[in-house]
Amino acid sequence: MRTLSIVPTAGREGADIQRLLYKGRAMAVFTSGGDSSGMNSAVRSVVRMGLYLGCKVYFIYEGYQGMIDGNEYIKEADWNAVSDIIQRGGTIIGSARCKDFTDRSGRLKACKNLVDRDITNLVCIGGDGSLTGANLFRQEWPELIQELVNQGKITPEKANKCPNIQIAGLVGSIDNDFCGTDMTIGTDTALQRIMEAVDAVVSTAQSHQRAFVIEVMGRHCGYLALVAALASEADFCFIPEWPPPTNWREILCEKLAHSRSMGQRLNIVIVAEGAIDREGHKISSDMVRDVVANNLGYDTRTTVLGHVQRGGNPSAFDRLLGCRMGAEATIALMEMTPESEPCVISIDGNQIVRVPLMECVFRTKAVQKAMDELDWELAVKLRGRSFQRNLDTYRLLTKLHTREKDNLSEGRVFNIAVMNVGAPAGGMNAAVRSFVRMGIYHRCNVYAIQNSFEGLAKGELKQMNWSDVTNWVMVGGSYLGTQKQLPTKLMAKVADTLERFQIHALLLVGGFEAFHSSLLLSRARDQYPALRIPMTVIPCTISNNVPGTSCSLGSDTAVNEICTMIDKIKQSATGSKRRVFVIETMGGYCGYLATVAAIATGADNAYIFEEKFTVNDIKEDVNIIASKMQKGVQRYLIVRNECANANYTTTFIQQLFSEEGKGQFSTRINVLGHAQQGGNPTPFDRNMGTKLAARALEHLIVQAKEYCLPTGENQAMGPDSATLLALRVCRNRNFGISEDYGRRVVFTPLEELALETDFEHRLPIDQWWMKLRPLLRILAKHNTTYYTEAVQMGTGDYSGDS
Ligand SMILES: Nc1ncnc2c1ncn2[C@@H]1O[C@H](COP(=O)(O)OP(=O)(O)OP(=O)(O)O)[C@@H](O)[C@H]1O
Ligand SMILES: O=P(O)(O)OC[C@H]1O[C@](O)(CO)[C@@H](O)[C@@H]1O
Ligand SMILES: [Mg+2]
Repeated sequence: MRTLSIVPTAGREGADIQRLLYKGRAMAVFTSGGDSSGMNSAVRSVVRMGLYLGCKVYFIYEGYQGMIDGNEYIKEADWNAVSDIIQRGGTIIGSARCKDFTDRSGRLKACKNLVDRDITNLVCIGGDGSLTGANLFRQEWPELIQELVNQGKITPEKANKCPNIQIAGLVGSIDNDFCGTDMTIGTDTALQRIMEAVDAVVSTAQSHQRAFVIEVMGRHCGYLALVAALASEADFCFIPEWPPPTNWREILCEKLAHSRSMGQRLNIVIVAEGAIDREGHKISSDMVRDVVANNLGYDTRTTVLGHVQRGGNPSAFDRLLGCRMGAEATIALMEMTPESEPCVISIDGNQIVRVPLMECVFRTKAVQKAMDELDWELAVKLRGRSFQRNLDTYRLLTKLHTREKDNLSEGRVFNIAVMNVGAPAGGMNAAVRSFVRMGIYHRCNVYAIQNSFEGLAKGELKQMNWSDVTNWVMVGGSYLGTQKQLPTKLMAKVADTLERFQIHALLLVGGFEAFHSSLLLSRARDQYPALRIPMTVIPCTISNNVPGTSCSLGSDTAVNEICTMIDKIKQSATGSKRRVFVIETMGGYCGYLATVAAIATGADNAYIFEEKFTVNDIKEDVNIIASKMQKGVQRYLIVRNECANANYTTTFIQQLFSEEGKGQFSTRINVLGHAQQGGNPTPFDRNMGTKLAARALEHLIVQAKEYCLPTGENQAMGPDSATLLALRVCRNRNFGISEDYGRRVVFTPLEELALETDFEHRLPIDQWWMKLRPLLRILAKHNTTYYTEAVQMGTGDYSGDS
């Protein structure tokens, strides 16, 4: 495999892109292949960024077929043509698989239709097939033009005007089978659909003590099946990249019977539609059902989820991904020269990057080749680190027995404890479950601390068994009980309990208070020897206001809850006409939820603490509202973070709008409240909780071996033994981007993070998502300057690490 090769483009990141910078150019956007949720968001973003830059933007309807048929299938788009589509599934411009485009004669017709409209820039939103077709089209373009001149179908002048075609691709596919991007548009939504269905099946399976075999899509890729299995505590999972051994029937039955013997009333088996055995023979869901029913005698049913997985409203992540990728695809096109290779706009961790299209296609094909050659190690490796990590975690969590050689505790028995601190958030239970099971796997005594520090001070610890945490992953809130209280006044009692139970390591899963309290614990080590144990924090709060992470556990669930509520408010606003809604979100002083939810719902503005706003900004909104209402859009949504400004409160804004908008529009308030903390966790939060806790457990055991002596003396005093574990974007500050660039799961010493924290407002000093603010304004038609996100990269192995 190639080594990491990242080529930063000088001056790209942070460079400003002025309005009307590319006035007069023509571009088109189309969707092709299987549709996926989030394509509409991408189309909207491409159109609006194109218009912002001064381009003429065309829709091409029905994929390549529309390009070939021309006429009414290629139509100019205006701003309002993409209004109110961001929350809708599918693609409003239609998608298709087109046989004609695979023939040169079809591509010649397509070329003529584009040249007639001076279109020399294309954004292709589709899967690997669509992007391969686009690349071929670009390579052939000069010959196609020459042929059209020779046939007298276009003039030489016209040919001179359109010597080349530029292509930028966005990968829209639920399968997540494309090498070169961590996620494709639509995958996260498909996972949400799958989890909704699996959660529903679990409740009926539980009632009847049944086994269910659930078949999920993904073509030849096992990503959806693997992640769904992790997020649903499935007993077994069949994926094409890592087929089971030839005696899979016995292994499967032993596993299911073991789960039942541990008190489980049901079994879930996830089968990828492309599942195969080690010889490459298909394993179907019906085959699996028959094996279970015939050998174990369980009442077993098969559920094939089918196209439900591709439908429905896009998740917040896919909407945001569509917005970010669409905007950057347009800019990438405008910046290309005739020599530029077509690129794909990808996401690497939190960063949007440009990667060479054909290298991605080449690597994607290499995975299939590895599978065809039954080289499973290579297939998994080529899928990337994130896939590998998912697979490793899944295999560990579902292992039947600990093999002595895998036991990290190396003959010792550590007492380890876990607690929740702060407000409840999605993923807390998943993290605790994973920690408990991994701890038991490594022969530890695992204690769950009830009710945060109050419980710890009182000695409310429960030793956990494997089955105590069954079915915890899919449930929101906190089973352990969670409070915001800091340990300051309880320190002596806390130390006393830790000593009494001889705790060797501690995991805190929670929000800013979890971070702050472990910092306080570590700083009290001089005074209390019982605190000289390794401790780690997993940031878990809907607010995403903990330093040291780009994305705290629970924030994805909250953003999705908020989007669902705003979608409904938006619908009401659209129906009421001339209505403005001011929607208040949680987040403390952190404007993450307000900003991200505003972008993902197509809201018009987001008022946040981090970006100061004055009464003039609010009045500017009044003017924009009035002008929008005159031009046909009859609603306006403003999202306001709860602590955005002490004086410009949500009520103040409503009153100001009511006065200034008299006779033009009416204004209403919606305070979303605690619903934002609730709901079933998203697959992302379930899995992140599971994986982070597994990693934390390994780390704590390694440190316990070093710092907790068999004599009973604990010696963890340094900053390396009080850390926060999280997803983080790593950057080299001097150069802007470096070899170690990308998303990483890292442990950062709390003392280091304390230097990056505004304790008064409970915020990290530097917040990556602030760079999304200009995009919010452009897509809502405010006057602003856009700062491009993308950096150019090679196609090394840069996939994420979680
Ligand atoms: N090698 C190729 N040459 C020309 N056109 C192609 C080629 N491969 C695919 N296409 C065009 O792209 C269309 C979509 O391709 P395909 O059916 O493989 O879906 P996809 O884009 O890979 O999306 P998904 O797999 O997510 O459904 C094809 O119907 C065809 O028109
Ligand atoms: O919608 P169709 O043409 O039946 O295709 C189904 C296939 O498309 C996908 O949904 C997306 O590629 C696959 O997961 C599935 O195998
Ligand atoms: Mg494909």
